[in-house]
Amino acid sequence: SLESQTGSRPHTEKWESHTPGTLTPVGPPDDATVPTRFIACVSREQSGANLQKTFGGLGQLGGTVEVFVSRNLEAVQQADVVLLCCKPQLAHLILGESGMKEALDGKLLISILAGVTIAQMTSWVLPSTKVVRAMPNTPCKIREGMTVVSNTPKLAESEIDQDIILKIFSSIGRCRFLDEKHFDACTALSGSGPAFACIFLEAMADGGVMMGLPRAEALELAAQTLQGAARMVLQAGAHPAQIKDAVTTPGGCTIAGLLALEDGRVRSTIARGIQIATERASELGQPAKK
Ligand SMILES: NC(=O)C1=CN([C@@H]2O[C@H](COP(=O)(O)OP(=O)(O)OC[C@H]3O[C@@H](n4cnc5c(N)ncnc54)[C@H](OP(=O)(O)O)[C@@H]3O)[C@@H](O)[C@H]2O)C=CC1
Ligand SMILES: O=C(O)[C@@H]1CCC=N1
Repeated sequence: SLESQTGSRPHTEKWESHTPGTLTPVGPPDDATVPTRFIACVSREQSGANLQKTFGGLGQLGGTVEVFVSRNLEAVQQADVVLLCCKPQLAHLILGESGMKEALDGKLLISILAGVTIAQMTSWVLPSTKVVRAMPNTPCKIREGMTVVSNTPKLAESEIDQDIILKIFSSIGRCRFLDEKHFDACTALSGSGPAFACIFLEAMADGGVMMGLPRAEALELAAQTLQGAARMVLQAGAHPAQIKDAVTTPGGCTIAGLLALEDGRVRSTIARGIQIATERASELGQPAKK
């Protein structure tokens, strides 16, 4: 889909970055880099109807969300900032629509597509279009997301564009800038990460169920424990090894459990999962090898 954001203009206030869970953007009420109008684009009528139901009246940043079905060009023409969120293999087609290049002239195009590079997208649009990559993840839905944004030299020159990007993604979780060369790894680690984390979470809950805990309580204990440990790292700055050591009583049950996990090569299995996912991410949106 294409999600277009309109109404962004220059301003001088600094946006507060890395602010997880912020409900409203930090800045003056008339802050011109806060998007005020949203257009969500889809291709199927059914998806359009679903989005209408989801968004109802008011948009998340206080503006309204309009839903356009099969009207990408019209939406982009009306937008200042365009978020590209289709499947990687569709990008070329969508950006190649007649008139799209001109509609994107001078605009900020933010792509969340896995594997599709800035060089590829730049070759599909006019040189004046500012192409940026972002890799968000599904916890953005509850404003606990992690989004990595590519820090291209062009973007580094424009504080306004950086502010716009930070406003969009900091409002739905953490946001940080990293070189594009790291994108496939970020796609695997934080983009796919919720799936990996949930495998671990589910397995912990299964262990509890095996030992007689009711399913719902086992799931709650596992989820809150993972959240608590993660917050100790993010909020209290603890090192994971410190947290592990603090729990591990000599001769106790934690070390017994840890050794069983290590026997199952848990660390290398998880790390290799990220490695393989990174390698696969680099193939997405690329021409198929013969
Ligand atoms: N899933 C994730 O956790 C993450 C995904 N990504 C990236 O996000 C992208 C989308 O993934 P995902 O959300 O899983 O895919 P989905 O298939 O769920 O969503 C794709 C969206 O694109 C719309 N779409 C398809 N064709 C067109 C078109 N021609 N014009 C306008 N809209 C169109 C679809 O609408 P319709 O139903 O009407 O066709 C649908 O809303 C991928 O590039 C992926 O790499 C990035 C980070 C995390
Ligand atoms: O699985 C995928 O390809 C997408 C990219 C990151 C998360 N989901």
